[in-house]
Amino acid sequence: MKIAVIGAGAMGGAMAEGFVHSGRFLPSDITVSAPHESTLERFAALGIRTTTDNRHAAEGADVVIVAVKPWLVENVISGIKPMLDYSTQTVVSVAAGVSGDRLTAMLAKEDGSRPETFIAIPNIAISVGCSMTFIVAVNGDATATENIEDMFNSVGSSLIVDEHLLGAGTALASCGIAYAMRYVRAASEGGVELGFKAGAARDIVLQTVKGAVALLQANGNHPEAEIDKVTTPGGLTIRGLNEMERAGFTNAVIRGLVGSK
Ligand SMILES: NC(=O)C1=CN([C@@H]2O[C@H](COP(=O)(O)OP(=O)(O)OC[C@H]3O[C@@H](n4cnc5c(N)ncnc54)[C@H](O)[C@@H]3O)[C@@H](O)[C@H]2O)C=CC1
Ligand SMILES: O=C(O)[C@@H]1CCC=N1
Repeated sequence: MKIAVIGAGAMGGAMAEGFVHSGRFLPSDITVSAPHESTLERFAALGIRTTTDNRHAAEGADVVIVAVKPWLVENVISGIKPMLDYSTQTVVSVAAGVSGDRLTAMLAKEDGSRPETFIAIPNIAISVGCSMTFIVAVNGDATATENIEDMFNSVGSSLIVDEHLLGAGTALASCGIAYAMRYVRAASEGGVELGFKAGAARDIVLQTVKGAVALLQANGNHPEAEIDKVTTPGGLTIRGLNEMERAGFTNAVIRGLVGSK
């Protein structure tokens, strides 16, 4: 499968790296485009094809991924639309907040034809094969949907959702990875106050979070069931948890998620 990634910023770049590192795609099957050569050098070093011409990138690709800022999507699509072959090429937009209806309108040709069209919202961990990606089949038959699902499953997990859940998924996973990292930062700073050097505190927190994720994934328990095993009655953990809740921990997380939807 040949993939064109238009826009080589934080997300487009992470996707291109993830696809290559997945081993599922040859670097030469991926083309990345960006307005400036300097942005493209690190992709060329991985053996990825690069170009400053979006039309050139899209030419011959089975899947064209539009990974520019939401307000640039229309311009990019109108630039590549004349040479897209809707009988063979699938278009995927990763732009947050650009609806399926808007994409359909942008992509429609004068003869009324439209391509297999998807919205996919990954998170930045796609670069290391650990994305949580939400996929909306805006106009996708079963085969095309399976292909897009397979593509994103090669770089993490994916979930097909109705479009009305996309904002929630974006908040929880795509924005959510930043929130998880903010916990890591906060806990690391706490570790320094408790006496560890910054690097050691960070490593300790990362291993601790990794352990929490591994445990919950292995046994499928509700987090509170595992928390119960840690909180000795009258012990240390419950004092810490109660201090965190007094400072609004759970409320702050929920407010952040709802605020970013
Ligand atoms: N950063 C993230 O974690 C996530 C981002 N997204 C979506 O991904 C899209 C891109 O976001 P980021 O990568 O964060 O932004 P970014 O600003 O890092 O990257 C956008 C890239 O597009 C390039 N670009 C601008 N005009 C272009 C054009 N005409 N042709 C080709 N490339 C062009 C820019 O040079 C830039 O490198 C957005 O629509 C965003 O909503 C979705 C999920 C997560
Ligand atoms: O903050 C944003 O708007 C983008 C979409 C999800 C993650 N980053």
